[in-house]
Amino acid sequence: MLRAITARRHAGGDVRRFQEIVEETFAVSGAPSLGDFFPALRWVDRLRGVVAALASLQTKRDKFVTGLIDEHRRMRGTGGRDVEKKGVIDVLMEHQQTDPDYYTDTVVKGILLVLLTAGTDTSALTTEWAMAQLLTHPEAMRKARAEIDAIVGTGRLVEESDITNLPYLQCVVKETLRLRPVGPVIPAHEAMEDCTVGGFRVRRGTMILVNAWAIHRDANIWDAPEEFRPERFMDRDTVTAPMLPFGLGRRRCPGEGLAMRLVPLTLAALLQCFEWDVGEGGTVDMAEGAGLTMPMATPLAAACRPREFVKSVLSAST
Ligand code: HEM
Repeated sequence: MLRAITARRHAGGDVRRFQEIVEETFAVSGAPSLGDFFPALRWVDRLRGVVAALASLQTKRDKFVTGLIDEHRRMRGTGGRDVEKKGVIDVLMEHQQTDPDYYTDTVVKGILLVLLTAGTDTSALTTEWAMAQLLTHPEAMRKARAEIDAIVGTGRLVEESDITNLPYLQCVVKETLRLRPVGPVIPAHEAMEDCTVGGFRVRRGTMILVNAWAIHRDANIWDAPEEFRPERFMDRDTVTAPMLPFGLGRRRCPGEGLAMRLVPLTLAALLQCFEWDVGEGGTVDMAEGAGLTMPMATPLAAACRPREFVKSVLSAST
């Protein structure tokens, strides 16, 4: 994501700082806040340090994106940029020149922060869950790799343009999103008017929380809902059941298209290049952890070994 935003590679300090900020964002903003449910108790949140933690986090986030914008301006000023390669920041800065009243630095920083926060942890956790599902379902792992080997081969590395030709791999990602939606409860929405949902009267202004996790495992809708069966998505016409790992409606995730390229591509590269096994313990703990996004309770640990062809492909490309 950082590279998509700035159109350059980042290493070391930048990446570590950014990772820390994302982790802190989910820890702090995922912490229960009494004031959200009982506004009269907002003072309790202040006493518990929730408000101070959010303020300190915001200072760090602001400093980080201000640094990205300053660096961008500095490199542009010194001609140190490849003008052919555009990142999100370039596009936003162009907008700033044509419409400076709207695209102020504050708006640009807000857009960058929401992309960085909403786009990274979600995609990384989905990839981790997909690997865990494959490690615990070796037949599915074998099929996904066989598909990559048949379509891409071993003479080059898998590319983004290959993803549309890898239907089974896409089904693996969809089935992972069904069983392990990293936003198990869709962020709160508010009813704009009085309405009736499933026989329940919902008053205007009511906070609505949708449990996507439960809908994805509803035995009235899904055949064998607890089983990991990527094949269920192979025949698109038969899948009429509701899936909402990206939410629904006007506030649906705007990054879905990007995520559905990023996650399968990362997964494809991991499968194409390495042999995997679960390592010494021999088991994968599939328990779900708590948080604003749903992590594995025990982070995935697996052993990998490069496949024979990888060395020659990498040395040919350098
Ligand atoms: C597997 C990866 C992802 C999953 C599962 C996911 C899931 C979600 C969900 C459930 C929502 C809430 C939708 C709602 O309120 O109805 C959301 C919102 C959002 N997502 Fe994603 N997302 C993913 C990747 C991304 C990426 C890659 C980006 C951007 C680069 C992104 C940007 C956003 C933004 C900006 C929002 C807020 C939209 C709004 O409130 O209007 N997401 N996402």
